[in-house]
Amino acid sequence: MGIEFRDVSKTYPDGTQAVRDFSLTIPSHTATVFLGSSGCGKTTLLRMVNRMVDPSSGQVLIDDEDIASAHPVRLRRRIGYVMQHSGLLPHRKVIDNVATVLRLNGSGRTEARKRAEELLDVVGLDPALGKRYPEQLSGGQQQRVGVARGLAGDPNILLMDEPFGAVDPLVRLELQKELKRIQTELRKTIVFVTHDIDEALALGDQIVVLKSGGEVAQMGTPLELVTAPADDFVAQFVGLEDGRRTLKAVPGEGRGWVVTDSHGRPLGMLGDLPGAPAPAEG
Ligand SMILES: Nc1ncnc2c1ncn2[C@@H]1O[C@H](COP(=O)(O)OP(=O)(O)OP(=O)(O)O)[C@@H](O)[C@H]1O
Repeated sequence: MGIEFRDVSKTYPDGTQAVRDFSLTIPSHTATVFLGSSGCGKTTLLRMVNRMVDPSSGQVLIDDEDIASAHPVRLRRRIGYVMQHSGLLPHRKVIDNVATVLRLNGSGRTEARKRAEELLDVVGLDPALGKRYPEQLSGGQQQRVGVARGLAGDPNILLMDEPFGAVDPLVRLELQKELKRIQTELRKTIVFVTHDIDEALALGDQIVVLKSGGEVAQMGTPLELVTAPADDFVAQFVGLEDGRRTLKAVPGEGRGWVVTDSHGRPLGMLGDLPGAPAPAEG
């Protein structure tokens, strides 16, 4: 299932232009990250996909179909949505928070509970935690439940709006790893919003760097962003200019080089990238 933004703009009723002439294709089964500082239109773009926001002009298509004519509630049932603060219902047990989505999609009570337990396991939680209320879980655990709930309708598309923004850095790394693992297994089409460059590099197959007003500074793979930033703005954002980010190229298993960041995280393979620096070991 692919998503296409076709020349979309959004001006809110008070005159704020949040997005201007934005076009992008998101291939099925890949993860795209919208990266940028506060107020640059990331959330506005994300919410256009499930019609929580309708564009002022332009079109959003899912599988070549303009979603302007889709019923918003039915559309949202087949698109998972995970937010920064898990958005769990505080007065319902964890298991019921996940099972509710399944019930809404027509599952019987027993079946919904069983599947909800499986989903807790998928996101790395002990299903026994399902008996607790959300406030009895840590922030990181609550976010995992949020992801489980996002996956509950078995959506092809998963929208994630700074889902790990409110947890501490170590838990955040763990959640990113877990999401990577889930993505390898389930191969959803993920649209992920963050203002954290490391998170974007770790999770995105493609990254869209936005400036204010939804203007695109650069679109590309993590490797393209760090080896060939389009301009000073991107270079600064990526942290290349002030030495916050250093790159290493190590020989890959077959041909070519694997480029890693200073934490040793692989960013991609270097080979035929125009403008890429010559690989140098060490
Ligand atoms: N309902 C609204 N009415 C008016 N202006 C809005 C509304 N929602 C968002 N905006 C404005 O549109 C711009 C883009 O907002 P948006 O939430 O899409 O940005 P963002 O990049 O997701 O920011 P953040 O990282 O802070 O969440 C901002 O200037 C914001 O103030």
